[in-house]
Formats: sequence, C-alpha cells, structure tokens
Amino acid sequence: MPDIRVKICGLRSLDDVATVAATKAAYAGFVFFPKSPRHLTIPQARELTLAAPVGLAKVALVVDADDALLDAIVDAMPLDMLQLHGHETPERVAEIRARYGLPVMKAIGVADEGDLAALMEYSLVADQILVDAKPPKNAALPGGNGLSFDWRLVAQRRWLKPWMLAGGLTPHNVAEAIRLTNARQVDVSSGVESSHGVKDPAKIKAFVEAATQDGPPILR
Ligand SMILES: O=C(O)c1ccccc1N[C@@H]1O[C@H](COP(=O)(O)O)[C@@H](O)[C@H]1O
Repeated sequence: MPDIRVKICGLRSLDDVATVAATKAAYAGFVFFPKSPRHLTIPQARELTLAAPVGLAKVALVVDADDALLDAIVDAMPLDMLQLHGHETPERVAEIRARYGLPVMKAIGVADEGDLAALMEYSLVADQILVDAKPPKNAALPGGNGLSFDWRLVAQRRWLKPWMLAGGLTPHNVAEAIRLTNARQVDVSSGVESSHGVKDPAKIKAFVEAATQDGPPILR
C-alpha cells in the first residue's frame, strides 16, 4: 500500500506536538480562529511550531484571514503550508499563494454532487485540496465539527492537485474511508480528542496506525 500522509489538526500544547512527532504523521495543524476551542494566539503557535521537528510539516489553518493576520502568522513562525478554511475565492487563494510563497491548501465543504465542481475549480489555483464535510447551517465552525459526508461522492476521483480527506474521521473509520475513496492523505481533529479541543495521545497514535496500516487492527 502506498504511504498515506496523515495530518493531525488543532494541536494546542507541547505534549500534543511531542505525541504527533512520535508518530508517522506527516502534518501538524495549528488553528487561528478565535471561535474554535483549538484557537492559538500567535505566541502560543510560535512556541509549538518551533518545538516541532523539521520533518513534520507545520500547517497554519485560517478562516477568511486578511493580510494583516497572515503577515503576523507567517512572520512569527516556521510554516510549511497555509490551510484556507473559509470562503476564500479562487482569486484570493492565488493572491495568498503569491504573497507568501507557501503552498496553499484550500478546504471545500462537500454535502452532495453539486459541491464537486468547486473541487475542480480550486484545484486550478491551490497546491492541495482539502475535501471536508460541509458544515451545518449556522454552525459556529466551518470545520472541526466531527461530521463526515458520504464518501462515495469522492470515491476514486482525481483532481488536478493532491487532495486530503477530512470530516468526522476517527481511528475506527479512517481505514474504511481510505479504502473506499482511495484518498492518499487524511486529516483529523475531533476524532482524536477526549473532549472538545483536547487531544488524546492514545487516539492520535491509534489514528495514525489505522491510517497507515502500521498497527494492530482496531477492535470495536
Ligand atoms: O479544528 C477546528 O477547530 C477548525 C476550525 C475552523 C475550521 C476548520 C477546523 N478544522 C478542520 O476541519 C476539518 C475536519 O475536522 P474534524 O476531524 O471533523 O473535527 C479538518 O480539516 C480540520 O483541519
């Protein structure tokens, strides 16, 4: 089986970073969105990103961020990617890519067939596409809600750029999600937490092992 690249999102402590760094996860995500229980201030995120090993890609997650916020984030810490999880237009994605010279991953919410056209549209301008569940109407968060979508909608599909599957993934369902969709990259936040916004080291380890087929089968 080809390598599966795993992103663990919403790290909030040095212990979280150490836990993720000790697994085969490829990416660590840091959230800059005040409404999120995973939100970090810039000094907090700087400390965590500096503690992360070079081989672990550090991703800053923002939601409709303006240049002032992005400037402050990018200037303060080492980053490998920007994740745009709001209503950024294709033009804004291109602008951010050009301004910061960092790879940009654009999140797209999927609920039905009608949402798939956006994946192709954004794959023209972003470096990666994050295929997430569409948040419920009036949800406080545009992602990180622990909700999945019908994976058959994206099963075996390809776009112009690498893509990552997200939304409601857990140590128990990630292997099946990969098998069904043929995703080569997966992203998780809620599914590796013991309570809202609090990461669980055992779940992180179990998730990475299940995704990379690197551990014992998970018994339910
Ligand atoms: O994690 C958050 O708090 C968050 C806030 C705002 C936008 C996105 C957020 N997380 C991303 O949402 C998806 C799915 O998360 P979950 O596994 O269903 O909880 C994932 O890409 C996170 O990076």
